[in-house]
Amino acid sequence: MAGEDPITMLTAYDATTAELVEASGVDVILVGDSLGNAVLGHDSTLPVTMDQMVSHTGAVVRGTDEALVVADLPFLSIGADRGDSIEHAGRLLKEAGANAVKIESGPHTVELTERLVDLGIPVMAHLGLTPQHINRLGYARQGTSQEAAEEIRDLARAHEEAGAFSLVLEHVPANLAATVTDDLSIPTIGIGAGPDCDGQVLVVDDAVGLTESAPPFAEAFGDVREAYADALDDYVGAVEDGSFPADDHSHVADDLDLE
Ligand SMILES: Nc1nc(=O)c2c([nH]1)NC[C@@H]1CN(c3ccc(C(=O)N[C@@H](CCC(=O)O)C(=O)O)cc3)CN21
Ligand SMILES: CC(C)C(=O)C(=O)O
Ligand SMILES: [Mg+2]
Repeated sequence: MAGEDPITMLTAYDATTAELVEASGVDVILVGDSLGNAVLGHDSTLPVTMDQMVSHTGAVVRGTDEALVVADLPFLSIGADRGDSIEHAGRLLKEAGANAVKIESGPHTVELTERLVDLGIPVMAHLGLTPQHINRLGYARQGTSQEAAEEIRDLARAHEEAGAFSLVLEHVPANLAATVTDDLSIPTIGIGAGPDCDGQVLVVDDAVGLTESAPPFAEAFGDVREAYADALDDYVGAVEDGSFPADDHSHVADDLDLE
């Protein structure tokens, strides 16, 4: 967006991280279903449940004062049944306190997006690589053929029309993301989608250098994994060599008769 600061978005899954992310001035905090990989030890996002999303979203909301918190609707929480889809989206706002939901979008989510927006649930759409379709798409780049690129442009317009307030574009060519950004009046937020989106998002563990093996489009802006490992080594070393706990960490009650 020419002349305006890009929107910054990062994920968070717990209150402490959310507090740090908010303090950094990030505009939007996403409780991503990447929770499955980043926190819960799964190798895809598919096992993540509604209850887990509600629990972690609540933690993030409690860790923030006024950040805009968006929560992912996890695999199979939407689509199968209209009533259930609405109830699940509603839980993220009513029980967990999220401000909006994000939905991995496709032809099947246009009507649902419209319905949720009508009911008062703000929806962020998500096109390109949609990791809940890992069994169909893998984690490969999307929108690389003429036909696939046109489908993404059409779906982006359809979701704007349906009332989505923003659109995540994941792992698509930079020129396609730039075109979609031009096509739309709602802001696009890219991840692996080049520099011309209105904003950028990363998984926080990737951004701080905590993830062991991050996607090719991510950048580590620190080495938290090394700092973390060093601190743990120092703790173990200090207990083993007797330097921890020191007098400062201990207290003695002189009046006790311990004979
Ligand atoms: N830590 C983390 N960061 C993420 O960005 C992220 C997750 N977890 N979990 C959910 C999805 C998975 N993501 C990924 C993961 C791997 C690739 C990747 O390695 N892509 C390769 C080839 C993969 C293939 O063809 O199957 C590529 O070159 O595109 C891309 C996106 C993005 N999301
Ligand atoms: C990477 C973002 C867009 C996401 O959907 C997630 O973290 O789950
Ligand atoms: Mg997600």
